[in-house]
Amino acid sequence: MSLNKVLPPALLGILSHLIIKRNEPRRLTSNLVLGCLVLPLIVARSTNPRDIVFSYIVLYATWISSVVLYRLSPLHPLARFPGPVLAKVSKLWGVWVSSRGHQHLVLKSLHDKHGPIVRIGPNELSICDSDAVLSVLGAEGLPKGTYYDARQDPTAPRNLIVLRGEEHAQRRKLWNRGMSSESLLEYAEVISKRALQLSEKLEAAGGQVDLAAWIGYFSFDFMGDMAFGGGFEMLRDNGDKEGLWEVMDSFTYAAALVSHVPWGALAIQRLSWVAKPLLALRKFGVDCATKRIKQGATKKDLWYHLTDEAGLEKTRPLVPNVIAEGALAIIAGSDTAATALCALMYLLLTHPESMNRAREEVDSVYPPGSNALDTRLHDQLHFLQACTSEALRLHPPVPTNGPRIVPLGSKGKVIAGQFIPEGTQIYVPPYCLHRDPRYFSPSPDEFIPERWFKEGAADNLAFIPFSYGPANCVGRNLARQEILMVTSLLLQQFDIEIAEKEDFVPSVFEDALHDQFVCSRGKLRVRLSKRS
Ligand code: HEM
Repeated sequence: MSLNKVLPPALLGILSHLIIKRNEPRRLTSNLVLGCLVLPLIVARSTNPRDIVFSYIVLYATWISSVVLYRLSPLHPLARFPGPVLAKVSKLWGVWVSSRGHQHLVLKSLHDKHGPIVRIGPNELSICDSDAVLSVLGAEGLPKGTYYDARQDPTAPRNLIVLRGEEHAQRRKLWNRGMSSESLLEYAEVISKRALQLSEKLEAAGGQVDLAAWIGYFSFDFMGDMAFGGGFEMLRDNGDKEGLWEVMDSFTYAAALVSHVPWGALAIQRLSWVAKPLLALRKFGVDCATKRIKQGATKKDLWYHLTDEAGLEKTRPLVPNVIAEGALAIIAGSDTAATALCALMYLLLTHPESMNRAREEVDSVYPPGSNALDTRLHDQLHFLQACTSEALRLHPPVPTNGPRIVPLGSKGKVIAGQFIPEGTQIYVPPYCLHRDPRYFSPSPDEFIPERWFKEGAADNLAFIPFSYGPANCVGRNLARQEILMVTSLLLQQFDIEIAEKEDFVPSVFEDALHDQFVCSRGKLRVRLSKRS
């Protein structure tokens, strides 16, 4: 092949890279990508199919080589940060790691090896340093990264988790109202009803049960009640008869992969295994909302606040927006709380001394026959509160969280003592911070609830199971209330131990915690007997 056949597509390949540089396209339909599909045809200057194919091969080979060499070269603005070569080259590394469900463990081992700042994408860093909590997540921090765009259902209105700036602040006002201490009192009634149903069901199931599954049914039913005034009946049906759990799981798994490659999101969202759960989730939201609207306001649930039924805003929120928020509540509030509850039960069951102490405390605060769901006594559950924090520390239900971005045009920002150039996405992973000996000593990997009694422990900036700053978890107080209520009731009502102790391998429970942004769980088989 002559030079004049190689040179035009090769130059075009390099030019395409120079134009994109660090600005990855957000959509496959971007003009540039379309151009690259058509231009090789033009620069081939031939109608011979072989020449045309050759032109395509040369263009893409030079383009890809140019991208790879640049990303690995000292010229790249993140060149000085260590990290796996494949991660520096392509975001497909992130997709691969997420597909295995162990992103949090991979990041932890990278931080153990390389220190507090690791390059985990061509333009991405993971920063395990409490300084980043303030400067990335805090009030003066950074906006959410492009990762979040791919989590958005393209045909539905945007919900709180993907909104930014003023729009986020406005929507958050409604959520804050729905999570005020006055509202939490109302929700305690709803939690009580479902927690008692859980206890009855566990008693009826008797003997050995998969506690993780039952806790899952409880938390989905409760969030359905909260968001739409009812919807799920998994406890009643002894399982997920409508397959909604599977829908939710497929959705979170697909979203966890797609979020790494927003440019592929639109195409991937059209794949049937991604589109089906999205459609099913949307249909579920619309059905529940329609029912809730017909039913009217019977109680002040989350829907009441999100639709501003009290009429406190100048303009009422639109119903489609509220449906999107309701679906978010189910996704953000059910799996997270279920994982936290399961992790707490698992840690108590595998640490008999702590279990005994927690039970003694519950017995003294809620003696037999008294109401273990009375939230006014939560202040007295010092040890159980410490166990809850310790469970959230060791197994944060959102172990990696989504990245923030140093905005383009901002000229960069100093974070954890390092200059980070604009356009860089930054993760501040809770799982890594929570197990860092600089912040949790001694024995950061051990379950030691007593560490929370040390002076200042509650103010530890490195403890971020609910994230931090203006986009932190709006449901954190509700989650803690839910965890304390359910655990108090279970400990008051049942003797619980691990089933088939001799075959029990603790790592199986921990390995089954898959990081799909929110953690999915495996089984937790226990033997239950009603306390006399
Ligand atoms: C133990 C249970 C929970 C944990 C560990 C947890 C954790 C988190 C985390 C880490 C975030 C930040 C996500 C991000 O930065 O992208 C978040 C956001 C959020 N959580 Fe939770 N969450 C829990 C329970 C709940 C509950 C019960 C609700 C109630 C509906 C809820 C609703 C939300 C919402 C709406 C957001 C978005 C907040 C915003 O962007 O302003 N969460 N949660």
